[in-house]
Amino acid sequence: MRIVDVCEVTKPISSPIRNAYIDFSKMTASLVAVVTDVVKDGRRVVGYGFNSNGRYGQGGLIRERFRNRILEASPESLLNDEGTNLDPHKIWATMMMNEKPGGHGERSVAVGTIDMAIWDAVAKIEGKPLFRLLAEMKGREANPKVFVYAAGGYYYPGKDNSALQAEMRGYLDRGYNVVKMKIGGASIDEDRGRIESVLQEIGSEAQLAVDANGRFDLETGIAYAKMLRDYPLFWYEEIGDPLDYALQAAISEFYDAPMATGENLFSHQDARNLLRYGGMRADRDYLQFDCALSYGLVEYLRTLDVLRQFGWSPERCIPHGGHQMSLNIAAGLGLGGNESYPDLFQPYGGFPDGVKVEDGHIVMPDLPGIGFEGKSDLIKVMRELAE
Ligand SMILES: O=C([O-])CC(=O)C(=O)O
Ligand SMILES: [Mg+2]
Repeated sequence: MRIVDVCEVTKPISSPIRNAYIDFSKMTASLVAVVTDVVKDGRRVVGYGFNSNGRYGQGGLIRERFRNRILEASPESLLNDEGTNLDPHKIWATMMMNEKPGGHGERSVAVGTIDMAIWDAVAKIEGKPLFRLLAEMKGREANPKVFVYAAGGYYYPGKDNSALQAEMRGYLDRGYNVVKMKIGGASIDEDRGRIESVLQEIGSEAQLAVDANGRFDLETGIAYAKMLRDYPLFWYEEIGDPLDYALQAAISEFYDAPMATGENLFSHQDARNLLRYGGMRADRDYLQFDCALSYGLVEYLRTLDVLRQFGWSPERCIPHGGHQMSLNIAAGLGLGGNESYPDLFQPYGGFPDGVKVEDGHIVMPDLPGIGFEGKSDLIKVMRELAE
């Protein structure tokens, strides 16, 4: 059993939307295929992965370093002890050979993308859905029912509050009961108006989360905290610079309701620093580490160990990114849910065909691997890469 190739293509996922920090007009994503020599049910096993939105495609790093390290390693060194499957942990260690610690940059995105494809291949070789494999691995019961919320509410040229209301109404119509919108890309008064319009539209049918995308300095973060306290929000997300733990801790003195952050922390060491120094509250706050940006599931397992050590339940994790990989981790390892972008970043995000959101939850179908084969628009572009 061996990996015969690791293929990458960088694809556009551009759209005219804007958050408080970036626009997505030039956004790309890497799509990766890990091609094995295993044949299952008459078909070659190929694992697929991609990176989440917000960081760009990583074709350079993948082709120059990580692909070569996998292909140059002896095939046996990448297998589990029984030689019956690939070992994601050994492959991870091989990819990270000769990489210094710290300063994670975007190699964590490159590694996370390949790691997703490895886990997809591993679960396909086992002939099981990844979430069931993960639950077995950890001796737990899988729960295929996963909470999902609808992220959107971007700044968009020409979009007024009635268009924002219509967008949110669309999410409610599709079964969501938590929706998210951007803040920090307009004046505080304008953002207050946007929030009030959305709250008026969703009434008691749903809750609203707001996301500042790390835009605020301490003073602005506090000013917004005071404004947001007037409303019953689901969470106040990524207030300041992702690595400014002292700022995060200071805001908790002004904001009692839930906060969320972590999508731009890319390692278990950074996650640990957030828990050590960020003043995050294990009884109400949410952690959004996204394995597809942060060295993959091998690293995310370490992050979950850190959480446990600091007294945090995996239920406090609702990852960023809206991909099926995190849905599998949620169903298999008991996370609190997953993000979803109903109208954005297609065909990568979303659910297998036929999966519907009901009362803010989906039920994972039993598809081998991550389940990409169940999403026809996605598997089509994946197969163009390697099959
Ligand atoms: O706009 C983005 O970069 C995505 C984001 O923060 C989120 O989904 O929470
Ligand atoms: Mg965010």
